[in-house]
Amino acid sequence: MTVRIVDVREVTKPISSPIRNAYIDFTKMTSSLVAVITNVERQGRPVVGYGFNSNGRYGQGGLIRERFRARLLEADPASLLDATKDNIDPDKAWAAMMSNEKPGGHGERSVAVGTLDMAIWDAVAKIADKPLFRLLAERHDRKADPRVFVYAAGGYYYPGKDLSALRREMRGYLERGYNVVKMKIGGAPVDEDRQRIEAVLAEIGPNNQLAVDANGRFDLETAIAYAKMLRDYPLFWYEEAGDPLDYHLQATLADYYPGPMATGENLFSHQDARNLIRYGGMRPDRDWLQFDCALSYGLCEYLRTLDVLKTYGWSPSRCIPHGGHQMSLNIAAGLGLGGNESYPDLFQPYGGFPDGVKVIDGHITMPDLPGIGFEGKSDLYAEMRALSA
Ligand SMILES: O=C([O-])CC(=O)C(=O)O
Ligand SMILES: [Mg+2]
Repeated sequence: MTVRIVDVREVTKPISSPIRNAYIDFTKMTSSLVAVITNVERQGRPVVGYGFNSNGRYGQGGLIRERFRARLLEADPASLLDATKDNIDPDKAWAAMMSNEKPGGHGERSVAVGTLDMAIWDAVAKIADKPLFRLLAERHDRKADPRVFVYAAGGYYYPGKDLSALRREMRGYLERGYNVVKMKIGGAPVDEDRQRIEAVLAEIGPNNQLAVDANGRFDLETAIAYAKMLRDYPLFWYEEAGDPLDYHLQATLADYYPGPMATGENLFSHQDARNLIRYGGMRPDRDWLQFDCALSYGLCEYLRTLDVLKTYGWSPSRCIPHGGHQMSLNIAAGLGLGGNESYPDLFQPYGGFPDGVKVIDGHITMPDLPGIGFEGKSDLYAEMRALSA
């Protein structure tokens, strides 16, 4: 029996909430949930891989149905197998999806492919009967480290949210075991943002840290004005000051901001990542890279991005992906990334950890569940099962 993909399903789900960053609000945000159903059985049931597209881009049902699903299902199943012939080769599935796609101008097809790639890797690790992070570590000759740094992202603008609500939110993250928290900036005048930052720093005290995220809102002049304000504080990082493709802005900002900076969540290919490294003035001794595989052609492409980083002398430990999903937790534990984002109160049930996993001293420990581990998160798995039933 040749291992094969027998169906690919997609449903677009709301992940909306009344929050706002400096660039968008999330009142209409959606995400694609996909199921890749195989003919392999484990414990008497077909192996199904699941994926979803993180947050910040919308559901990709049109692209998935019109192009990528068809290419996976129309490919000769034997052409998608790895050397053992017992499992699917994610790189071959990736190449099949990307046939007849021209290079460059990545648009949102990277999101559609990233979502399916997540589901394919989930299926591949389940067929191998291993947690994805262990499979990745084995394939890359590394020792898996199931203990992963996570930070709590939030601090959004929200109608009627005052400083005491912001402080309560951040206190709540510390009480749940986080020691780094993140808040939005750039959605209010700089003096108001300074007050918000000071309020949060007073709340979290000197033993915890704060990162700030401008979501690409600033032109160079504003980014510099903020840098001069922010450098008064011991921040964990200053994130996405300017447009994600404005490498000149990012490089110039380093002259004004000696502390750590972070960016990359809106770069969707290894070529874009390479341009950031070549031209964005990012400093491998202190800055952070946030490429999110779910938005950027998946893990097959992320592995190419990690190769680019290596070529330029960057360690994978400088990567802390955007998106707060279990896929990036697996990559972190398997391939030695610096950690992962987490949104304790947002984008549920998609983000987060398997049930019972606790944050302790800003770290979680990955349980040994086959695949990405979605089956361990009951609210998420209920949505997934409904799609594959
Ligand atoms: O507000 C968003 O779009 C999410 C974001 O930037 C982040 O988590 O870093
Ligand atoms: Mg961000």
